[in-house]
Amino acid sequence: MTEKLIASPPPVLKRPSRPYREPRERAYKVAHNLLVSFRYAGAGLVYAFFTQRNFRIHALVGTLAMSLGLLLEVSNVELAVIALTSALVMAMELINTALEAVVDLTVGSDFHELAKIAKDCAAAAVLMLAIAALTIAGFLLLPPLLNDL
Ligand SMILES: Nc1ncnc2c1ncn2[C@@H]1O[C@H](COP(=O)(O)OP(=O)(O)OP(=O)(O)O)[C@@H](O)[C@H]1O
Repeated sequence: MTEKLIASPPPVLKRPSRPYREPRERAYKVAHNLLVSFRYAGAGLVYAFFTQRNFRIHALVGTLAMSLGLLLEVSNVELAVIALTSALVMAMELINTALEAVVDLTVGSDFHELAKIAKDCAAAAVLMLAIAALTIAGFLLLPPLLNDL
């Protein structure tokens, strides 16, 4: 009876001293160094290139815009802007691909209104950036191109 009245000490919670250094327990695999991280990023690029038609189109359009810029001898800053906008479109397509994979992983082949919203919005984000990139490329490349004709 008396034993029951004695309050037991609160459990001591062990906190990791550097939680940001702890391995992510739920991950199947974690990249342990920079080289391995690059290898996984490369695998993502290869996957997107060979499976996503839109990614290939973005890569082709970006390459064409850069080549045209070099051919027309636009300034370095203008080339950098074209490179940046092209890379942004491709990066957004990669995020779109990642999101599609996560949605498919979650709902499988079932229809879900939220899955539709997620995929449609991610696709819209790519479209927005692609339109912006084309507009910027037009502003930078059309004047020297028309000048040369
Ligand atoms: N599980 C789902 N539930 C509801 N709607 C879906 C689902 N999966 C796909 N959809 C609809 O079908 C569309 C096409 O899906 P998909 O997975 O091919 O994406 P996508 O963005 O068109 O692909 P990509 O970028 O490769 O062209 C989505 O935008 C969404 O409207």
